[in-house]
Amino acid sequence: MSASADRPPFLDLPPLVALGGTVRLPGSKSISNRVLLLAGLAEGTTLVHDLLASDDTAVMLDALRTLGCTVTPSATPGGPLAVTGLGGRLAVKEADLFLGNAGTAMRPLAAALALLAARQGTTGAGFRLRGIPRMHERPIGDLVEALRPLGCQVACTGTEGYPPLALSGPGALALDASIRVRGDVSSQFLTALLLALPLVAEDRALQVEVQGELISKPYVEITLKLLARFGIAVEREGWQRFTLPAGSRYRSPGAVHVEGDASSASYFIGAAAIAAVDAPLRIEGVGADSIQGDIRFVDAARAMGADVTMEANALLVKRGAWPLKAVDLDCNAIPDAAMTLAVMALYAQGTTRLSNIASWRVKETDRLAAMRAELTKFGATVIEGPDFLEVTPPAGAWQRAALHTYDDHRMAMCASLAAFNPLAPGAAGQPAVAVRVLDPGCVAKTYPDYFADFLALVTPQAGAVPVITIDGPTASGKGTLASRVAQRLGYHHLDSGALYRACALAAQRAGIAPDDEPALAALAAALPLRFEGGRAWLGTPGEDVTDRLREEAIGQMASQIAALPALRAALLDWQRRCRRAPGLVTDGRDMGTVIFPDAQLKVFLTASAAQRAERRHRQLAAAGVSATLPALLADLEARDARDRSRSSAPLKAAEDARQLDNSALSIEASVEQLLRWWDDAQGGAPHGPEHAPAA
Ligand SMILES: O=C(O)C1=C[C@@H](OP(=O)(O)O)[C@@H](O)[C@H](O)C1
Ligand SMILES: C=C(OP(=O)(O)O)C(=O)O
Repeated sequence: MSASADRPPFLDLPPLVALGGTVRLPGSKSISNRVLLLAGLAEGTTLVHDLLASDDTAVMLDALRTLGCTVTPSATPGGPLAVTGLGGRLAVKEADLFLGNAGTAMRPLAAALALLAARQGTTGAGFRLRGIPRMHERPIGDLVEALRPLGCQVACTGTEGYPPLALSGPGALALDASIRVRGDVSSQFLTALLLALPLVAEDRALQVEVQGELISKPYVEITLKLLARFGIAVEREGWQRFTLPAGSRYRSPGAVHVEGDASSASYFIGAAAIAAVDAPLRIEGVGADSIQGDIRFVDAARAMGADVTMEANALLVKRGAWPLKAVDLDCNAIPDAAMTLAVMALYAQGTTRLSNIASWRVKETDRLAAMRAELTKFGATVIEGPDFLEVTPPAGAWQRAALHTYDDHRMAMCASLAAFNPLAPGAAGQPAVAVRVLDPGCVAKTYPDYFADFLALVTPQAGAVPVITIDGPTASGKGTLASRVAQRLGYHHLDSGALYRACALAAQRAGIAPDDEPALAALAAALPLRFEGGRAWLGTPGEDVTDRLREEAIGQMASQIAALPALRAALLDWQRRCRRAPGLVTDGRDMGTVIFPDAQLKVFLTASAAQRAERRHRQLAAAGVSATLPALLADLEARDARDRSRSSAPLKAAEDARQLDNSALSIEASVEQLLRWWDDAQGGAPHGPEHAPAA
């Protein structure tokens, strides 16, 4: 939702030159939240397959639970979620619902609860609907103005026309006249009414009339299709008049499959049009059978040059015409995916014009202003009109930039496409730039794993993936420092000590003696070890050996076998393969001297032996292991001597390493010092402060 302490402040994407493979899309946000609401209002249980797990669906699920729906996750991972609905009867008559920044939760829940409150009454303060501060700046007045004449008691408790809302009842509902709603600010107001009105249509037909030109029409089509799945056949005359037949009642279809998100597909389609130069990228989860309007983004991408083959439920995309072609497009029907075209325009010849997108101003941020401000940083010329955007790519080299994302998931996902700048036709022969994406975690609104999925497909420019090495003696705290720095930078972390300990464990299990150098080297070369989610997995499919690797006996054996040159040589390639985008932080004894001599930043971390012995003592005490300080100190000094004097890759600082003595430093202070050095190593932080300008 909004930037929080545990979200990394930025992600630096190295310059990228190609993309390929297969990506499986997460579920559609628009379908997920509609299905959840319909299931929550219907009678009986609906099994929802492939539901999107993200901030927007989390707030909807929380709201449904608070309202008394039973929500049961599947016992099998990846299985369907079971939602048992209210059957149109309020189970609680007051509730405080926090809806984040989810328009697809705020608007439909407001309509449904306003009608239920009028019919069945409320207690206390009734239903209170609120969100993050930006949600309170996103209009809802047109929906409120549609509900009040019906007899719904809707109060805007902050600013008139905006959330928070307070909904109360009972009150007599006047449903004979046509229900009027404006459609030119957001289609979600009409969607909200259509989703909610079956709650009160048992004995009469209800008519909804749209005032003004309806925008984002394909989203209303999603609404109608999902209502049909729940037994409600809305009749429509053009986009002006919608009729719910008398006796409309939600009937759960029993099970619903959520298709992949077509708006999320747009980033991969755009990236493939730019960088899938060898083979098509396969995008699974949406295709020709999609009910989402954003599938029409495919036509826009084709107009720009993308080569797209559609299957029923997948897309194959590769570079077609190159450079991309500038287009002049009315994007009213694809407001979300159209943002991707604005970034694709950086790879086109000429000026791209995207029009009829005034609604961009009232979404997660003012997207017209945000897109202009951010694309301009690269050197593009961007003209922002009241309801259009014109983008002309940079004429020569791109400028290094840190892109603000304004807590807008789509700004962050769009930013990733700028990392292909080495391919930009206008920048040929010019130095490529890394792209800093500020607050990348904001993608959690609809696609929490976006950057991991994107980075799994890309090929960085040769030598472009940065490495930070942290070498130092035992118990100097290099593992903790490396893992914190990796987390802050969103980089991978290679704990080479754990790699040696895993070799020791695997050797012990295979009955290989600690001095059998050839056997150990053979074992190490093909070691089936993975580091994932902060854990170490050995074997296939993989046993979590994280705790075993910390055992003292394994540590002793690791230190012994680590002196063997053949074993070290066998692990060299293994470690170098860990250098993957967006970057690597690695800790050990010879990371900067032997494994990554070209690392962009090398740190040699020390602390006095007495300090290190004390730290180890505290660690062991916390783990319930007794040890005496003098014995620990003697052991540390012996290990230091062995590490320094061994013939193969002895422990020593690389000549170009920065020395950090952390005897008197907190972990946080060490992390900050390292990050400052990291900024220096890159010629300073790009484009100023890390945080978005005040709104
Ligand atoms: O109904 C929906 O699921 C949506 C409708 C669109 O909003 P507007 O109708 O406000 O353009 C779209 O931008 C939003 O992401 C989802
Ligand atoms: C506008 C968007 O979201 P919301 O559903 O909150 O309106 C969006 O996802 O781009």
